Amino acid sequence: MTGTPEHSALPAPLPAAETPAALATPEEEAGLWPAPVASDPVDATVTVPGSKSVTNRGLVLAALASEPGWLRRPLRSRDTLLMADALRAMGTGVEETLSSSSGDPTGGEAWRIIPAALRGPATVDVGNAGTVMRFLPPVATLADGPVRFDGDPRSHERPLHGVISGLRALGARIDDGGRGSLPLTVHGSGALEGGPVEIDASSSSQFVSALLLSAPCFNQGLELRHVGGALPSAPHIRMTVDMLRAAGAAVDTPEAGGEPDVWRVAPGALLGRDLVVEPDLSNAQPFLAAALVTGGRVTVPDWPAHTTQPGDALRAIFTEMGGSCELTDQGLTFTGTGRVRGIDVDLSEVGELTPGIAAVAALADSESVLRGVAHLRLHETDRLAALTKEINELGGDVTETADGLRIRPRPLHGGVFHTYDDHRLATAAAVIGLRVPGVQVENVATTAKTLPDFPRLWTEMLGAGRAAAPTRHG
Ligand SMILES: O=C(O)C1=C[C@@H](OP(=O)(O)O)[C@@H](O)[C@H](O)C1
Ligand SMILES: C=C(OP(=O)(O)O)C(=O)O
Repeated sequence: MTGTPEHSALPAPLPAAETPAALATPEEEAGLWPAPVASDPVDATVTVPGSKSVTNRGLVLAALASEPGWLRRPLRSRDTLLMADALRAMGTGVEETLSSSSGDPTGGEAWRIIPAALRGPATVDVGNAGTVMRFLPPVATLADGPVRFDGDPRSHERPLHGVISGLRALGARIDDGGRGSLPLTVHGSGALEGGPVEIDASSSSQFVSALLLSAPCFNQGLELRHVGGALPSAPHIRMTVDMLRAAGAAVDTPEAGGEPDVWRVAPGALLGRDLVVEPDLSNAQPFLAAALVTGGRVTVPDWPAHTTQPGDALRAIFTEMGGSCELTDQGLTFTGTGRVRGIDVDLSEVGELTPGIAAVAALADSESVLRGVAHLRLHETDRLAALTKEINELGGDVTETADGLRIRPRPLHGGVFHTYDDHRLATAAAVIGLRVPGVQVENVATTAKTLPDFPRLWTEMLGAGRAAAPTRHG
């Protein structure tokens, strides 16, 4: 079934003239980044910064712990700095430290997190970070005083109802003006009763993660039951459970022989941890994709042998699309063959990989069908509509389905690729630009949400091999 659902309308792309003009060339002054073309196979090692999902869970759990902790190699990006600032606003100490003073075994900088009684009044800017807007209202119920949450215009449209209704049922007082979304104020009373609750988390796994993360601090803990359609992003829920357990929480899960869609968390103190953050495997995606679409080779150091990150699924997905990979002490090396095959795949567990897979699929030699990702319509932007429109404007043949995309590869041409404030749209455009001269990425700076150094890392990756100079168009 095809069709564009009612809520899939995209915001008008930012007019180029209103985009900040910090760069030098005419394109860059117009807010356009000329995506470099790779005339040769890439051959590079790319050190990818820390995981957004691990960093923001680590910050929350450390703030709720009963003793100080460390986060080493934390991701410093818009989403994680917003999380750190929000916790600071509620009273937590988040201190920058250097390895020399902390004895950091990773040799990098670290955050020292010093928990303190949580307090309001406080104001939290969630930006457009799903992790901040969902994980922090439960934390705010434990603060003594009101905590006001607001963010980018898009944050008002992203679903939050499961968190709000769940917290109310557990005893919280929340003023959301009846909207069921941001902006809102959590009137924290210093404690939350907790206990059993049912929510519909089919629009975001982050509703489940949000309630679980704070649950050890609820008086009665939590018995959370998901009711409704299929729950997306299972690996991210496993990440939440694993990190809770590593901090000393007692958690029962559906996987451990429990009831389907039911999680139980016992009340209890959380330990302060010394946690080294893994590289963000979803942000490794464009670099692995570069190896795939240019028939080159990219190594990502420190790829974990065992992880709950959904990006680990790229090993299988990109192998099916035509490459091969090897995990060694040096990291993950992904090698392309020059041939890129289409794929028919259910991405419901790994939805955040969809834009990058769509970009590769647009360059493949056969059709792809990406399924199970209807909820992406309520991500940073409506990702299904945005990918369809932008790839088609480069000459592609992408159709929205009820729960995903059908992509029929066609020869593409250059043009402006709008990004709708979505970091993964920008990195997807860069992948297409490797093979399609003249792709100009509007507002590449939006990658700062999770990967502020993207343009530099991309240019360095190409410089490490024998890539062509950037091709400009228009
Ligand atoms: O918990 C997390 O860290 C995330 C869960 C997923 O959210 P959804 O389940 O809303 O897709 C994912 O898409 C997002 O990028 C990060
Ligand atoms: C969906 C994403 O982010 P968020 O945490 O804002 O939901 C994403 O990073 O792809």
